[in-house]
Amino acid sequence: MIEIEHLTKRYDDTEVVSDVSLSVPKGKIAALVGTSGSGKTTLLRMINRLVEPTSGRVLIGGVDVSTMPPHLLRRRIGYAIQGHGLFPHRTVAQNIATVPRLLKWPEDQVRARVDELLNLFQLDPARFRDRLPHELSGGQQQRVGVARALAARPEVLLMDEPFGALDPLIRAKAQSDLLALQRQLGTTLVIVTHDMEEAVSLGDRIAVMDKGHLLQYAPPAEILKNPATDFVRELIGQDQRPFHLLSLTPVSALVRPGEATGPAIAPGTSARDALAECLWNGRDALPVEGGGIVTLDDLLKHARGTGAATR
Ligand SMILES: Nc1ncnc2c1ncn2[C@@H]1O[C@H](COP(=O)(O)OP(=O)(O)OP(=O)(O)O)[C@@H](O)[C@H]1O
Repeated sequence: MIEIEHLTKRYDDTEVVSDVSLSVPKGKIAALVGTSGSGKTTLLRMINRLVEPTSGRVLIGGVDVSTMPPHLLRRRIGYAIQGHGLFPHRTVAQNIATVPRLLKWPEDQVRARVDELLNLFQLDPARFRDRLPHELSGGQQQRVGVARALAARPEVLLMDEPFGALDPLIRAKAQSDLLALQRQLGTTLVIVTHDMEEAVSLGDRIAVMDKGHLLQYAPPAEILKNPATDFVRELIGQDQRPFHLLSLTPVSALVRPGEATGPAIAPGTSARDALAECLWNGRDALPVEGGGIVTLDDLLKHARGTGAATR
């Protein structure tokens, strides 16, 4: 669990983070969104003491991070940034092994962990282990950056626009891989993103920042349905609201008894994809694998925020 209490950062006369308090329960994901310069990165970097707060404090697992030596703290906290930040003269394997080696893991365990992570990120160890970062594509470098952050199985992972440079397809895949991994390991994750879609699909809660202030910190459905201020409403993008709401909900939450013709969809499909299928193929209802149907009517109601429960 991460508890941020009245955190403030001032540079000379300018307050770039102002009295921010929020907590992220163990195993949950907080997504930080806001305009450029709103203080997201500064807030993130105060968690692992890359930036020292002017006032306030951060607790991880109940321990005040200011009492922990920064280098030891950073071995416990994974950190992945846009543009990956890999060491250019070290191989992929050496990069990923950085923290496990600092923690003096036995060499055979380090090697096994590197291969495990490369496999997980769909980079064949035999082909990629000994390459230097410049011998990888941008997307591959970014995946290695995330693998490195995860190498020592940190309890907390901080990510600053980790998928910023990826194309939409690889990005969606990287996000779902990260989510699966995070759920499996129970990692507590704070991720800075400019992409509202990413915040909605990854965040258990979204923190909206503006000019150093935290304007709202709430589950995605709450932010979408009840934005706290006009700024939050604008940031979400009013026109995208129905689609974000649909993305949040699996078809399984909207299933009702009934019969429909045509190919069935999986219950885990998002309501957004189900609506796209209805619209594209002119269907009023879709059978759902395992029984029942989802109707166009229910999908439209849900898009207006009046349908069944959202995550
Ligand atoms: N070391 C520093 N000295 C002085 N000002 C700084 C320093 N680091 C950041 N700032 C200022 O603090 C403000 C917040 O910066 P920060 O990087 O946290 O914003 P951000 O929300 O992450 O922005 P972006 O989305 O563009 O990355 C900016 O106005 C920035 O210029």
